[in-house]
Amino acid sequence: MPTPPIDPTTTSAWQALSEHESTLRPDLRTWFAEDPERAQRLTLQVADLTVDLSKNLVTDETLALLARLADDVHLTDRFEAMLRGEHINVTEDRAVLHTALRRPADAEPPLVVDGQHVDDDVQAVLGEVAEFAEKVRSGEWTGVTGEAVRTVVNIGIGGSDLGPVMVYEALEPYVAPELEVRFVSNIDPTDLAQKTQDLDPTTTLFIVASKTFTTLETLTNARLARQWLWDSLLAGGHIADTDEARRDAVAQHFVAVSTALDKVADFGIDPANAFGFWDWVGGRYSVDSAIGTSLAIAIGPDAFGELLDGFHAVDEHARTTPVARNVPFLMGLLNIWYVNFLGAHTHAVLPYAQQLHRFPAYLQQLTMESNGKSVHWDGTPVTTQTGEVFWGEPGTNGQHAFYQLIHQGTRLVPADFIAVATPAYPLSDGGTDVHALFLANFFAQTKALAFGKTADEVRAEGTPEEIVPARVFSGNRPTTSILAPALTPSVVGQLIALYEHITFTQGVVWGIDSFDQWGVELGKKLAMEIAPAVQGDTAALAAQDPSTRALIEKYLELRG
Ligand SMILES: O=P(O)(O)OC[C@H]1O[C@](O)(CO)[C@@H](O)[C@@H]1O
Repeated sequence: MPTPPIDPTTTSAWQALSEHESTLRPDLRTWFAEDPERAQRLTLQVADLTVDLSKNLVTDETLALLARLADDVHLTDRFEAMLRGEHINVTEDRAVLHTALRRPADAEPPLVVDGQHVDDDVQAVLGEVAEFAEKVRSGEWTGVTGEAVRTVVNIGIGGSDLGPVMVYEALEPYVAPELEVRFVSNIDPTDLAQKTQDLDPTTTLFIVASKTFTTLETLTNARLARQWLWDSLLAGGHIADTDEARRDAVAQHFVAVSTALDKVADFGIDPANAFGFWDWVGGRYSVDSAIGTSLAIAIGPDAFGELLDGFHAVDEHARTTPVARNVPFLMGLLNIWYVNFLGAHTHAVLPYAQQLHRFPAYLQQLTMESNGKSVHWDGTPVTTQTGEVFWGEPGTNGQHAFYQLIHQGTRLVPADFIAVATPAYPLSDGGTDVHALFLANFFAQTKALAFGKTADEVRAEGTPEEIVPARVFSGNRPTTSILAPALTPSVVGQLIALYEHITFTQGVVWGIDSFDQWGVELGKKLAMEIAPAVQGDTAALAAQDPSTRALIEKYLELRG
């Protein structure tokens, strides 16, 4: 029987936080003025990440109460239960062991879960992925004409796409110059068509990445890619028009990553060219499993190992640091404060690093597929708001788009600002260090959000009285600043693990199962039921509700 969830609203800490909130008057100007140590005290270190929490709308008392809430819901016990491999994914009766994917090879004591020697299995697959990646990188792995691979196309969606593409973009300076990885995810045929239209089939390797190997989008794209490969190899005269030649082409140009190796074989990919993982790795937690094979090829197995080490450093911090100094736990608890006590509906993540431009999209799946739930893990309804909407764009682009609302809108939008000190491309504009100019914006934005600008300050600039209100900045808009030395593989791993554990913390407080995703099922099922109607089956069309039927009819009319 799973441990029953604790309704957080019934804890004494929750009551105390409610009372505290009703009397708290956030005032960052005064708090900083009266407490010269605030910035230093509330700036914490996790691995290479310096995390400044001081511009959040909290006092020491708020943080102490949030830590008490963590105690009341047994946050650290549950984290340890996850690391041990207890079945904390209750609705799927599964362990949740993404942290095992980055344990060092010599970790002690060995992790054995449900009879499985987890460390041995993880290391075995890592070894296979590394060996394969080296073969591709060295040119030992060739296509049907004996040419080395130049382009890897990862076909996957959700966790089998977002993590790899995000990390690939983040670590672009580490990618071997002679290699390129492209990512096909959408079942919109445009995606595959655009990503293959200029490719040479003789130097292209497809990786079909799917945990379940049943996902409609991925399997459809994999079949389209296989057809493209056959057609273009035939058109170029590279293979004979025989089944055997087609089979050989697939063997040399397709590999797979999946937990379902039997289904990989059914597709026609040799299981010898498939890399496995396990049902205790959630899709959105899988970039550090064999799902990262495209990355291991692109950046090399050593850099991939550094990425894993970065994850592990944050796992260790989370495991060993008391809640009061535990960065992911505190950031998760701050999110609880904003969502459940201050009424925030969304959370912005704003990387001041162009290479992290896919990080917000990656976090959307991680956070929202994990914590967008309305029932506790035992099926009882939640009694609080859960899962806020995560969103964002890199700075400074966002500054010229939506920051207006964050600065002066009526909604509270807590925001995480992420920057790195050393740019990959240190350019200078007539003697001005452009990255320094870029980061001046990073520092300025959090300052403006925290301290604002009063009416008197606006007037002192000679502003006509009637425009003064429009030019006032209230301040007290909460931000967390995260600063890393550089965007190394380790730092990227650290950032991902940080947000994994923030997400975990929120899920534990809310008493929900952050590791299932039943909410994606209904739409998938209906799409399969509706597909015949969209292809002209009149009975299927007649079975639809009036709105859906009319829309399909309009679509059919437009398609002509
Ligand atoms: O890796 P798979 O099994 O193809 O699934 C892809 C994605 O689909 C989902 O199941 C949601 O539909 C995600 O959780 C997952 O990351």
